[in-house]
Amino acid sequence: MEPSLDILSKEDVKKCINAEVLMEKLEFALADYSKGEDGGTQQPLRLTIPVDHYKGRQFVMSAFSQRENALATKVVGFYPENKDEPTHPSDIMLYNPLNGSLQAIMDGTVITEYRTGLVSAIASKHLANPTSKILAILGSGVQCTGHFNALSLLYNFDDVRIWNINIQSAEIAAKKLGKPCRVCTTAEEAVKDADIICTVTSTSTPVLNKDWVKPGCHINSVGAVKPKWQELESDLMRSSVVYVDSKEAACQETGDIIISKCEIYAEIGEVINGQKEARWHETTVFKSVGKLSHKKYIFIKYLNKLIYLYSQL
Ligand SMILES: NC(=O)c1ccc[n+]([C@@H]2O[C@H](COP(=O)([O-])OP(=O)(O)OC[C@H]3O[C@@H](n4cnc5c(N)ncnc54)[C@H](O)[C@@H]3O)[C@@H](O)[C@H]2O)c1
Ligand SMILES: O=C(O)[C@@H]1CCCCN1
Repeated sequence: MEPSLDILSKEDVKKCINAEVLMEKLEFALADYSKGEDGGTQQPLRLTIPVDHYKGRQFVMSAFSQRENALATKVVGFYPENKDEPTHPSDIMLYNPLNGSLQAIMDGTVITEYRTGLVSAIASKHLANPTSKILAILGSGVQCTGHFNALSLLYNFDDVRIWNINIQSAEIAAKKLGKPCRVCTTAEEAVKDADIICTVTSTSTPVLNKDWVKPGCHINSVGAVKPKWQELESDLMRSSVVYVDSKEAACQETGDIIISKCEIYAEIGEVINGQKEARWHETTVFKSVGKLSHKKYIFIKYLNKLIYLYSQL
């Protein structure tokens, strides 16, 4: 008999996700990644296909984990000018590692939203002041909600500010958060005295300057996903303690690292493993590029278990 193929829509995936469980799994995944070969993962640098003719690009990310016994590929687009379609359309294929056959195809957009915010939350747990009370989010798309929800699992913020280049979009995002927050007219106003700043924009030029940032603040920067793009001013990168998810990917894929020529102090996984210090009393930047497919297959493995459970009901 042919093995069956599970197909999961966005709604199906949403039903499967438990953010707290996933945060724990992601922390292990980051730690394993930074152990190199001892972490038991195979994860080549992702493939980037420029589709410049349509102002887009596509990334193909594959990984295998012996420990998780999972083999998967995520395909994600970056089409910042999409209006009626997601700007980051994504699908994930899960394979049987024993024989390579396809087991499931699922929506990847929900996973991308959760995974990115949760990884920034993990970085903040290690690198931000534990008593952080003021959160600023620059950018008001999918990752604005993703980051607010993920960070709210760890912090009880009493002041949340949002800024976006398009103020109407920031106002819409603010209403969705389900908690009072202030929409600011400038990025400088939004980040004043903030303890944690998340930059989640599609900008190609810096939106955050060194002089606006409170010393000791922690910044999660997830945009600038092209080698010539920057989200943070070079001076800010060079004067902060910089952490990344993957040194290999960060040095090839984001202008925030390449153009500023800043020093990378550590991968966040090295902090989790106790190999490098969490210098949270200094100004820290976590630069995320998100190529870590292995993080995604942790989700996928988890989802797969649920697919199995659901198929039994
Ligand atoms: N590091 C990762 O793992 C990871 C994962 C997913 C997305 N991303 C990146 O994070 C960023 C946000 O993703 P998203 O899914 O929220 O995208 P989105 O399209 O939903 O939102 C992008 C936001 O950026 C704003 N924006 C566009 N141009 C701007 C400019 N010049 N200045 C300031 N703001 C501007 C838009 O108005 C919008 O609010 C993108 O750059 C995306 O590629 C990174
Ligand atoms: O890892 C991801 O899902 C994202 C997609 C967009 C570009 C940056 N990385």
